[in-house]
Amino acid sequence: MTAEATARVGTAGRAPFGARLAATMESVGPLCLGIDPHPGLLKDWGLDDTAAGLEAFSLTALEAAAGGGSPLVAALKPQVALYERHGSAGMAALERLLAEAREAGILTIADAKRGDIGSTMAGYAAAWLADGSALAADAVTLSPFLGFESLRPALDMAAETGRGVFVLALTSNPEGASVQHVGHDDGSAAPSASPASAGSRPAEAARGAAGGSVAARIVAAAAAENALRAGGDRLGPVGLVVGATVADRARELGIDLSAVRGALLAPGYGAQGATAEGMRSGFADAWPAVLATSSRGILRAGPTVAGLAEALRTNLSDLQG
Ligand SMILES: O=C(O)c1cc(=O)[nH]c(=O)n1[C@@H]1O[C@H](COP(=O)(O)O)[C@@H](O)[C@H]1O
Repeated sequence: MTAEATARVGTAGRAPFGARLAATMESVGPLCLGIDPHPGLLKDWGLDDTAAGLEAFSLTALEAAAGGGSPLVAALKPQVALYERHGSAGMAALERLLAEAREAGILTIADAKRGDIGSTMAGYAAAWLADGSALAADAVTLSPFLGFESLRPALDMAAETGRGVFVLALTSNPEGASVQHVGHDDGSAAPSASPASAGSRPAEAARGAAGGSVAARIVAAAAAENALRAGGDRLGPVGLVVGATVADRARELGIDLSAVRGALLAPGYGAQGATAEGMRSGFADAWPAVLATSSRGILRAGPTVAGLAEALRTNLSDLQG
């Protein structure tokens, strides 16, 4: 962590999320384990699809990721939807996982994909990013499709509490393009990301040469936010979700992801077919900011901690190869 980042430790005793994540990715590597307690996986692990089953599943995955004190992942990403299925008891299992991960010193990204009008967004920000909330993670995934600026309460809360956000930009699913590519090549120019960054490299690079796709506008807005918030850190608090399966699409849309100054959470590695080699060539110059995340591809190696740890090591060396 840079000396400046350490100096900016807030009242919560936490350095900025980008600095914490960059330091962890440097020491551990670019792997995130998604904790997705699907009914089928629970069954394969010999667990019931109940809140107790979810908790056992989550804590086993955490134990493997913690590597007996030498973590095998830079972060854990629990999939909130799969806990929500069990109502308050399921959410209590998620709270337990978040608390135990905090105790083990492992970063957490709550994959909640929240997005709403600004005044309601403040509620989501308080739930996932405020000090003292039982659901507070180190970062949360957000959906910007009500307008990037509707995310403002979460952007501000994250910066205030040393936490982070990952904003969906180019998602790994094939349907994502029907919305995220709109505006590409239509001849219209994307707006400047913010008055403060108008004409700056991040805004221009993210806007790209070929016009303003929805994805390019989201990337530009994130870059502008990081330009204001990152200080001297390599990574600011606003990360983006860019599917590992679509890593090369950014370039096709004229987007320079290396100018974002935020981490790039890349789902799709493993079960959705993306490979480390494909990601390295697809992300190109932006590769050092990529946090590859895999859920089923690793979780299928359970239920033993040893089996999971072996799969984590294999994935890590694949990504570092
Ligand atoms: O935000 C995400 O993590 C996400 C975005 C995206 O574009 N695609 C995507 O698959 N995800 C999530 O990443 C995880 C992928 O799981 P696996 O395909 O099992 O590795 C799931 O929890 C998805 O909800």
